[in-house]
Amino acid sequence: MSEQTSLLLTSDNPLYFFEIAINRPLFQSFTYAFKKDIPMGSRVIVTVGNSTEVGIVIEKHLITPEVDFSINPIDEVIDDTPTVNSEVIEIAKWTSQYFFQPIGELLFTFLPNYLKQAKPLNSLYTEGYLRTNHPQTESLLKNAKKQQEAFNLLNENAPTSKSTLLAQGIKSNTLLELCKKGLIEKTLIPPTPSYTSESNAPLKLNQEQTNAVQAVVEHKDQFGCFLLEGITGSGKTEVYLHICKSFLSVGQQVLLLVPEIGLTSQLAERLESQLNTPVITLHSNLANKERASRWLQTQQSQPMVIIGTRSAVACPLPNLGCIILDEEHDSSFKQQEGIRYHSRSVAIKRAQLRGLPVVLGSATPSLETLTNTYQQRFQHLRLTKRATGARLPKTQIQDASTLNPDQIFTADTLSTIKATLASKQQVLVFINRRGFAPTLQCNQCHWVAECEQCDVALTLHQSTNSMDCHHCEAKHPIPKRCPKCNSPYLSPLGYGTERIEHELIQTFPDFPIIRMDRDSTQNKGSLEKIRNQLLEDSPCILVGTQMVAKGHNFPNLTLTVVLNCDNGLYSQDFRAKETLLQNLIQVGGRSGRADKPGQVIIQTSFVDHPLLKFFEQQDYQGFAKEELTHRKNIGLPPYHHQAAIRMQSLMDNKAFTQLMSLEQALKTYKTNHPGDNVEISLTMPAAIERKSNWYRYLIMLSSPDRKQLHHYLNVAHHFLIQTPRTRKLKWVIDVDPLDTW
Ligand SMILES: Nc1ncnc2c1ncn2[C@@H]1O[C@H](COP(=O)(O)OP(=O)(O)OP(=O)(O)O)[C@@H](O)[C@H]1O
Ligand SMILES: [Zn+2]
Repeated sequence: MSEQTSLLLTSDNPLYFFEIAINRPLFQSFTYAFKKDIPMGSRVIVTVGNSTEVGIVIEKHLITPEVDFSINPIDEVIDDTPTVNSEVIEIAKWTSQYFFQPIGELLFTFLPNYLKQAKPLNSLYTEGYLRTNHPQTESLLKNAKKQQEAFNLLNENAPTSKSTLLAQGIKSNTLLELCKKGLIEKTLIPPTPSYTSESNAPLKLNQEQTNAVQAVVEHKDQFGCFLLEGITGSGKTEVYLHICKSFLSVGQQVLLLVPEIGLTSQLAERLESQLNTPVITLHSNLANKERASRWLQTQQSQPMVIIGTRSAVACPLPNLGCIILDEEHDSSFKQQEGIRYHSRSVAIKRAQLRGLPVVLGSATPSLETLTNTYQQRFQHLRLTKRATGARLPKTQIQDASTLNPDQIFTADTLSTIKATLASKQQVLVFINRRGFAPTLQCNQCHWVAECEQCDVALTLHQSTNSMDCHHCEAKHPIPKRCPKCNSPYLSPLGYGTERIEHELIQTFPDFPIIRMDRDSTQNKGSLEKIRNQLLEDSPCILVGTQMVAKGHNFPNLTLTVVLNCDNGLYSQDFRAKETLLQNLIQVGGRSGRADKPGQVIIQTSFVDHPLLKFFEQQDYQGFAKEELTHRKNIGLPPYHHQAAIRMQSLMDNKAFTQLMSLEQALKTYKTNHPGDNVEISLTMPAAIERKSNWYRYLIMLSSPDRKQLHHYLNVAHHFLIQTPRTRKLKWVIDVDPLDTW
């Protein structure tokens, strides 16, 4: 901003001062001035350097400087009304501080893309008309039958949308005449939530469900965290529904967060059919304008339910009464790219700031949440039986160590699949790997196709006839010959969903084989199509990844087969076992949910692994106790808190040397503060060191004392902001990290 355009504050030139957050990776907001007051949360346009940016007013200053000084002005105020309310700003500030993320970028992460641009809110409004209460209305309408008709259709005190009027046969011309006479006027109507009234009879809750609903409802208008731990199929969703009903009935709003987009629409259908209230879904799979319009609806104060993924945690909702997080253990609640924050932590903080209950639901709660219940910070609510009276599936561990590399199923598994289909039931085959095969290898020299930009093997995809990198999304043609020894004998090694689908089509030609993974559900509506096909109840085999594991309720599915879970048994990642058992229980829980008994087969090369014993006995609590003791002994979360400082550089190891100096600085600081209980790791490469040609490293910090950990992060942050983030070097602090990259 040049000197000439700055505003000068003098005693006879009153100005208002604001802190503006902009969508840039900067840790501070910027002070600007304006000649009028602007409400908090308004979007404005400001000049930064040589460009203009959209900013949000996050603070007002009440200063009256004693001497004249100049300050940059706000160029323009975009809307008449604020975009975010002060609650959202407060949450963004807390999240920014707790997770060490730039305030502006963070606030903009919570906004739909459309509103990140300088497009006015009213570009999302619809045209409508409003009565003016003209004193001569009656006489002016005399002998004008059409105008009288149109006038009568308008709401008495609220605007009526033009489209509603046109749909009822009113002509634009008639409306124009009414405007000319001054009887009505044009207006813009903000997006308003709507619903079709429909009400199916609710299920009668069992005692455990009733107790759970009551505990939460009794906490109305008070902060409280609840863990709703209910085995798969125990009717948690029904509990959410009754909680919603109760809060809606007193005019409040409910925010229901789910880990995946795929779960939003079926949940919305289920709630819509029971509640006479708008149910709005919010996720990134909506067109920009539609998403923004739905988001704006959440500014209204009428009762409604919002079902959303991660970033919906901060949608406005002025009348929020309760927050529910379904599948609270799911790592999708943590954003692991770009701005890093955990929606669960934000939800709990929001509930605390606002004084309202928050419910975390899961069949397999995270060990963090379980510890909070053991320490009585959270109230533990349990559903111990399946709601339909069905029993949990029988489990069976199958030895896969003797299979040759090209064999997918054991003979026993195949015959169980066959028997299930013969009795007209459905089968689910779960594998956490999409594509045909994870590797293409040369039989002669053992060359393996690798990504040129990442340290990983390429996955063979038959449906697209390509070799894909699942990390940088690069696609390559399938080589005809080995590029190293020119041999034509190249073989796929291992298997993914496509290969299993292929095999099953050969083995069971008379039954539909349905694949559900990221590749097969790219098109709009494809997920619904698969779901409807399964709901028809005719025998078939569903082959799927993580996507099939949770939330689905297919009554005729009675057999789940789990392939290739062995990596999780012996992974370096200390959370791998927890995640694996959660997955096994979730995916196993898809079977036998209605009247027919279910079973689960796990094929593994490690039949005696203790984790599988916990699974066989469906003893998640037993696992949790043992695992927590282990973590306590060696100082891991949730007993010790962790943070990762990640740095990456393009093409070279600059990040490594830079992080080494930070490591040194932190260690020197610690030497000077011998009483501190913070551990600082060596600088180490990320699990995949090179990704898209970025070389990635990290330092882990850990401490039993969160305050001390944050203090060290402040020291590190101070060091880091001297290291400008450039096009060739990036860094980020990751509080409560879930992975080692
Ligand atoms: N009180 C009840 N009486 C009869 N049936 C019920 C009751 N509550 C839930 N159900 C039925 O039980 C089945 C499972 O319920 P729901 O999907 O809510 O379980 P869940 O705990 O959310 O499952 P999961 O965590 O495994 O996805 C559904 O078919 C549901 O209609
Ligand atoms: Zn790659």
